[in-house]
Amino acid sequence: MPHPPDADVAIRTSDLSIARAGRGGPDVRVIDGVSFALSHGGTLAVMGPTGSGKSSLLAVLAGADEPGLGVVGGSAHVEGIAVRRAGRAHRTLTYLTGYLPQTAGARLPARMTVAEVIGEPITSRDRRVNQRALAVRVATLLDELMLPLGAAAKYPYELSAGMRQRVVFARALVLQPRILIADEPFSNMDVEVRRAARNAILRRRQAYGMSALIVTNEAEVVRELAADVLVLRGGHTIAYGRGTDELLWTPSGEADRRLVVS
Ligand SMILES: Nc1ncnc2c1ncn2[C@@H]1O[C@H](COP(=O)(O)OP(=O)(O)OP(=O)(O)O)[C@@H](O)[C@H]1O
Repeated sequence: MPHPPDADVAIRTSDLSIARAGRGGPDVRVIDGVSFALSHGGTLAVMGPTGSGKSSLLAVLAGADEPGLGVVGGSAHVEGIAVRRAGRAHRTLTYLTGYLPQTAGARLPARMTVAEVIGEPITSRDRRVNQRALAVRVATLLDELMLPLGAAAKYPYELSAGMRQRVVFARALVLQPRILIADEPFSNMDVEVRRAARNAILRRRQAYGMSALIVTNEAEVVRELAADVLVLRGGHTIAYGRGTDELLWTPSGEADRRLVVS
């Protein structure tokens, strides 16, 4: 699929502000004036303390349907699509991005098998899908993420937390996304599985230039993925740069160095 003409980068935000509808009160700005660019084939790690807006940023960029959450200022383009008024392009946006929301592994639908959960981004778009080809794709992902083939027929309650996390990871990759947007993708994974998941990202980066936007607070993940880093606090950018050692800090952000340098 060719890139839209204006998609010179995978993601570009410019002075982006995002608000959440307040519960009975005024709307709350959860992202405030954030600008960054993520290149094709690049990886950006979003770091910062709890409540700094990381998950809200990813949800909006992935085109997630979260009531009350939306862009209120600036702009954000994902593969050239403006997320603010995506309209018909919204479907394309969700097709181009593989989204792994925070705690998704704990919220799997109880009545769907693993194969159905992983394949759903495909089956929900095309009901006449080739079942055999889909089964092969699911099996390949299970293998890549070190899940037994027999897991395909299991239900979420039959899996450990680490296995469920691998299922949502596989689901985010099933459409071979241009951009992986993943909120703490390695949670509940042990060292070996984590390496497999990391390699799944690196392989796609190498093979077709997949980009990745990842929430993590682990310097090790940043190193492993050779990621650029954006550090948020209170919805503002407090540092931006390459790796965790070469970050440029805003004066007010200096005190938060210990959050990411380890
Ligand atoms: N579903 C929600 N309903 C209402 N407010 C929310 C909801 N989710 C997040 N918030 C609020 O939005 C702000 C930003 O939260 P967000 O989850 O984006 O931050 P975060 O950096 O991802 O935090 P964490 O690391 O704890 O996940 C916080 O003030 C939080 O309390």
